[in-house]
Amino acid sequence: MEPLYCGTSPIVGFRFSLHPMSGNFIKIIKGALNRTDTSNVWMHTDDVSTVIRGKQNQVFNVAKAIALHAAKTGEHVALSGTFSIGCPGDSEGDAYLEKSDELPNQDATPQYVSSQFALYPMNNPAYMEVIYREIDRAKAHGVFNESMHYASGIHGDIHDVFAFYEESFTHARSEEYRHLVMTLSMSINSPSHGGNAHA
Ligand SMILES: Cc1ncc(C[n+]2csc(CCO)c2C)c(N)n1
Repeated sequence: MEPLYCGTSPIVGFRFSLHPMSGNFIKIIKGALNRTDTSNVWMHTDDVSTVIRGKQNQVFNVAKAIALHAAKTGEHVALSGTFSIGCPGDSEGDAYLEKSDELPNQDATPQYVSSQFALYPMNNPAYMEVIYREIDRAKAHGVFNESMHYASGIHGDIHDVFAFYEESFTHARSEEYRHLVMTLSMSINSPSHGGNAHA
């Protein structure tokens, strides 16, 4: 029998949930999903989460736009999810790999976000070197907040933070080790940020 290798599909997936700290949560979740142009990704929403799949640049464009739409309600919103690349899995989204590189969501409104991420370079024996290199990258981007157990704190303007995440997701994998998982937990408009857009 053929062994089951991971790592042939260039499709990126992001499975995430929005958790608005508001009685208006249904409108905030549905509004953020509906106001975002998702025509360049495969998307499916269920009672727990939403998954988007497609080209890396399109997936990150949609992820940031959804977070920004939720943020613009002014409510305190949490977003948590998992990015993955390199496992063939199902091929439902594969058609979206032929989409252009034009990014449909271009809202540049500034928005402070605080987040934590963790990289899991699957099967890479040098995974700790990869992680330390990406922490250095966060420092160079000016978005590093703090070290902590099991994750690293990343904060700043949403556009800088997502630009870092996409770059890190690109560099934490290689031709040899193509399967990468990255977890993300983000807090937006938190009272802990003191009403200061750049706490
Ligand atoms: C991004 C995202 N997708 C789905 C859910 C699950 N969910 C919880 S309430 C609700 C609206 C009413 O059906 C939905 C879809 C979520 N929380 N965040």
